[in-house]
Amino acid sequence: MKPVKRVAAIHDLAGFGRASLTVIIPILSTMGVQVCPVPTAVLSTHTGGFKDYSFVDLTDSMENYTEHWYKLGLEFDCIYSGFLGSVRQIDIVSKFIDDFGNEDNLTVVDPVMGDNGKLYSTMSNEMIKNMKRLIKKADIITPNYTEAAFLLGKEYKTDIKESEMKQWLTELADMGPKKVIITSVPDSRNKKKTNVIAYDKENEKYWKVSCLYIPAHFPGTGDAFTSVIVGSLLQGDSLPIAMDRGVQFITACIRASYGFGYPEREGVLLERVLQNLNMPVMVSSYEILE
Ligand SMILES: Nc1ncnc2c1ncn2[C@@H]1O[C@H](COP(=O)(O)OP(=O)(O)O)[C@@H](O)[C@H]1O
Ligand SMILES: Cc1ncc(COP(=O)(O)O)c(C=O)c1O
Repeated sequence: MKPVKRVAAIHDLAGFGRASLTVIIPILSTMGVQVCPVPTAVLSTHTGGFKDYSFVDLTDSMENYTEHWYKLGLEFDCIYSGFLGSVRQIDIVSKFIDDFGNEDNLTVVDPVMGDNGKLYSTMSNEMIKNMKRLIKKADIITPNYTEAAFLLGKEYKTDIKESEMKQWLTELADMGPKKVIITSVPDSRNKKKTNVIAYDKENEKYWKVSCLYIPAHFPGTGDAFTSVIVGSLLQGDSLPIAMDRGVQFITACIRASYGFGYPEREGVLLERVLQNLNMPVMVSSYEILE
């Protein structure tokens, strides 16, 4: 038995604003998981709400960096990738999965590409095409609703039936991953709610966790959510319990910040709620999608 599980986290480092690695490392460390970052870029801040940030692309250093790990014979319980800035970075992650992925570890790809029906400015059709190639190699993917629509080439609409969402989940799983989790799915019956839905191909089960939508957009919540999913699954939780923990934790993070009127671009007040991750799950609210 290993004393702690180990994750290779392939993400950018943004110095200010609580996103990507500055969120992923504290969450997974608090959950008792060792994080080994593969930095894809270094920014002075994240890009959501700050102007004139500095940006250093680290693509050129990623191959030597990961080759050293390969020579050291390092092993990981999970490979977890997020925002990728170019087709070449997608290729590097793909090779990393070939080199370090195996039957026993978990590969989680968060196909960060857009939000609210739109692609981020750095994304293109070429990137979508290559992201589709990358998700083939993943065990689990965690697109938001916008990213799921782009991966499937479907229309983004705010009114979508549950039966249609199940179809989306199945089609995404047909593209390769064993488990598909879609975040920020609008609730057609209750506009005040937001849903996370998932499909577990091996058990042929569909799950849903709902929560109240808090009218604020804090960057970094997607990274925080997927980190809790990764930590929870590595601790041995089931998929719906991991989803429950992710949703409950993000809600606590947003409520902690929202109550202070905290500036959204600075991210959620993670430091005030991190310890929640060590509390047992008292109430679980997941539902089975029939
Ligand atoms: N304003 C919000 N109110 C309630 N829950 C939220 C809010 N923002 C994010 N979440 C929770 O965090 C999850 C992941 O956030 P999301 O915004 O979908 O990530 P991404 O950054 O990948 O788009 C959502 O499915 C939801 O459960
Ligand atoms: C460079 C960078 N990485 C990560 C993130 C976090 O993205 P998310 O809100 O999807 O967690 C952002 C958000 O603005 C970003 O600019």
